Amino acid sequence: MLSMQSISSSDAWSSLATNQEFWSSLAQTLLPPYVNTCRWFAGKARQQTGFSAKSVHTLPLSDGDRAYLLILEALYADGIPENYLLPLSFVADHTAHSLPFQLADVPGKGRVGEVTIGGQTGILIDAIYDERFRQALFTAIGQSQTYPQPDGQITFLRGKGLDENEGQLPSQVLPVDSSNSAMTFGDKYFLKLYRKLFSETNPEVDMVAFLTDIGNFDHIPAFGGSIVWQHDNTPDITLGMMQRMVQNDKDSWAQTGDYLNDFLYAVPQRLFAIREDVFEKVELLGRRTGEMHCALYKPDAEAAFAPEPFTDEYREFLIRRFEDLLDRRYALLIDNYTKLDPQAQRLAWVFMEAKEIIDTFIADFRTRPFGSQRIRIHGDYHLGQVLATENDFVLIDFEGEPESSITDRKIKHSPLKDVAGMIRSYHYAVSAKLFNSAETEDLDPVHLQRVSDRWFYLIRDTFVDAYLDTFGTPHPLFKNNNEINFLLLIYLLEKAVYELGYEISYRPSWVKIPLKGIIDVVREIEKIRLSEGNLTPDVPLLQTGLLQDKPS
Ligand SMILES: Nc1ncnc2c1ncn2[C@@H]1O[C@H](COP(=O)(O)OP(=O)(O)O)[C@@H](O)[C@H]1O
Ligand SMILES: O=P(O)(O)O[C@H]1O[C@H](CO)[C@@H](O[C@H]2O[C@H](CO)[C@@H](O)[C@H](O)[C@H]2O)[C@H](O)[C@H]1O
Repeated sequence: MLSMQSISSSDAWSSLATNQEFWSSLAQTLLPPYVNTCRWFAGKARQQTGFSAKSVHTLPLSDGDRAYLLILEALYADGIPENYLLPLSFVADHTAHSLPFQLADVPGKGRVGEVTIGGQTGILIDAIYDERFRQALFTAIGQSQTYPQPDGQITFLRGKGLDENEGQLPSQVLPVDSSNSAMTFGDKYFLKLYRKLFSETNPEVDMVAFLTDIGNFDHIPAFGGSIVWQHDNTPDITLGMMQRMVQNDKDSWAQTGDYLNDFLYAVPQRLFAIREDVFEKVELLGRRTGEMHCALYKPDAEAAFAPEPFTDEYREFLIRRFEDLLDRRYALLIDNYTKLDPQAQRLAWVFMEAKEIIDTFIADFRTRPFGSQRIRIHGDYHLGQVLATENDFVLIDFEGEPESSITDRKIKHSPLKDVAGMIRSYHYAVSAKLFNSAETEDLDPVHLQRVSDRWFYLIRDTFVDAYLDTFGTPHPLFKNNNEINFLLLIYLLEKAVYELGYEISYRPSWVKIPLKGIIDVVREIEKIRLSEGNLTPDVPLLQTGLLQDKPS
């Protein structure tokens, strides 16, 4: 929605770069209401105390005009400020007709506000909707351009995935609303502009470059180039990354949903059928996942990627983070308890009653010996991060865990954390399908749960077996089966507890899915305690009885 406020400057658009007054007035008037409507702005729920223009970079356009890359700082009552990238173009009313795009095609979410600049009225738009800006990015990457700026330089790096002598290609903005902005060039290249900026290289660029150049891993889109803000004595800040575009029908979440449709239709007839080609696909994804981790396991790699043991420091990091996550989730669950349906409420009770079992399990991680190694991993691995091509898979989105700081996203973990991410995703897929479909609504929930569990365990085991088979045994990443089982449980639990927050915030009717995942893991933890003779009397057993009776 266009803001009703309007600002003006007597300077021409071309000489605004250093006009502090203009940028700070923009940051205080038009931008606060505008960014609060943007999907990519993550600070909506926080108490905002103001915005300021931290930096303004100039990008020349081919027709002599220019766009500005504004780095906007968002300030909050608590917590550290955040920086966002907002590229801006000015479309003067009298020149709008001569531009290579139609102003009418710029969606409401791309219209920042009306301005009068250098005596000309017009509109400020998010430059991603300006074809000239997109072409400027693409050309600059192709030519490995560097544009000096008052505070450093904007550098475009060309990657191996960009064809030699690539000409101009028609571009468009992808309509998906996400935390970044994506544009495509002639169905050949996919360029992602990062919105929330971190004070160092985005892990996605590091990961893609390592997997391509050192790991020789083919199942990611080839690296086409990146856009970086370099300034003295500070780490480079990544503004964007380009990769080859992958021709795909759908992602693996949608593909798995299709397979589950066949399965779902059979359930009411009391048939249990999983097609052989479904197992083949799951096996293939297990293998590709294993190959990705093999490519990331390079004992001679530079420090940022070299494998590391389970140090005390890592254990403390994981425990601290997990405990903090649990505290936040328990609080969120209590605040939202009355909004949950009765089944979710019962599951929530069991989870809350399991606090001591979970605490003891996490504490055990502090002292348990581990011989397995840690490496850089994908970090946010689920079925939606895998594009399904005709006969294979391509893995995308290596930005890491959405809720973590940039430093934490670069921490090395056991690769079983990614495996746990995918296992959770299969659990989501079958749960979402079987429990939310008209075909199954009249079926006995106990029977449905049994069928769902059976599908999940078969698929999970197929995935994990194919994954582990990719590594020869013994392999330094996996000391033995006990460690594999323990680590999988800790990462599965952490992921499901994380998901609980996501579902409460975005899909309350799905809260049951991670809660069920948490309880399943706690059951497994009890089995380990039993088998290791660790059932200490002061830690109660899992209160599954609560699942039958409504708590009073
Ligand atoms: N190289 C690519 N080729 C084709 N489509 C892609 C490519 N990379 C991403 N996509 C599509 O764009 C969507 C968003 O990409 P992703 O990297 O997940 O961005 P975000 O971090 O903003 O979620 C993906 O779900 C996928 O559909
Ligand atoms: O946007 P991201 O991909 O970084 O991740 C967030 O959104 C995901 C949903 O799109 C969410 O994933 C959860 O739901 C998926 C099904 O929609 C499921 O496959 C995943 O296993 C489950 O974690 C993710 O948690 C959230 O961070």
